[in-house]
Amino acid sequence: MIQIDNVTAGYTPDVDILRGMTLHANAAEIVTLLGPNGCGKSTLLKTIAGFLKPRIGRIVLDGADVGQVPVHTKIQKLGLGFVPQTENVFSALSVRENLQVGGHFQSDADVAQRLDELCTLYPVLMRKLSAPAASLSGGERQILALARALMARPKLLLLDEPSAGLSPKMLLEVFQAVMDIRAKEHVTVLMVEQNALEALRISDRAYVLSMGAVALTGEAKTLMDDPQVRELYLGGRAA
Ligand SMILES: Nc1ncnc2c1ncn2[C@@H]1O[C@H](COP(=O)(O)OP(=O)(O)OP(=O)(O)O)[C@@H](O)[C@H]1O
Repeated sequence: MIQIDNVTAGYTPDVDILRGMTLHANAAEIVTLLGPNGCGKSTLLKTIAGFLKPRIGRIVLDGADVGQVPVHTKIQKLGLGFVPQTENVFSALSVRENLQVGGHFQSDADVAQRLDELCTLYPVLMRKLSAPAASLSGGERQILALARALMARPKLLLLDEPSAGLSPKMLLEVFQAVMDIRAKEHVTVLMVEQNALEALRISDRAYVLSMGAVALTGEAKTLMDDPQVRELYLGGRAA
């Protein structure tokens, strides 16, 4: 569904942050990206989204090389949804208005229908439709950010640390929201997470990144039992 093929990219011409990154996600898979701070996880999502362009290598989405396609085209025409780590909702706007912004490229009738669908899937949004996003809890805000990206009916959803700053209970709610949309609409999810154990529990596969490339990959269940992964990312905890 999405194939990252030997991609090198960075923010300035002289520094490569991604250095020959190769990975993929199949249709309707949940794939988690783990790795130490600064290894390039967010940079990879930004490159897939189109904020950065690969200097070398290819990004292939549904068979087409989209490495040089700008982010707005990917969102509007190619089925990409991106939820950045911060500033992912408009605090001063209501929940309804945030969702309408997410449906910017759609007709009014489509927006109304999609809003209904997402409020049915995520009832917390229905209850707070008129409330300003600023009044939401951290977990509700993350679900709104997710739903805003889902307004455009993406096929591929990029999530940058959806559980950042959340309590364990809210984290489970947000991960449940991710599982629900995969089950209902077969969305492919590529997710960066620091909460490795919880992320691996809902993932099919995972990649451990190191210095801009893949250091380790496998089925999520297998990685949970990998001594190196347990030591580095699961605090020595057993799955
Ligand atoms: N806008 C930017 N301009 C220049 N360098 C950047 C920029 N954003 C990130 N970097 C650098 O790119 C490298 C990788 O950063 P990135 O945010 O991708 O790491 P990460 O693996 O997501 O880290 P974390 O787990 O801490 O969020 C870091 O050295 C960082 O300083």
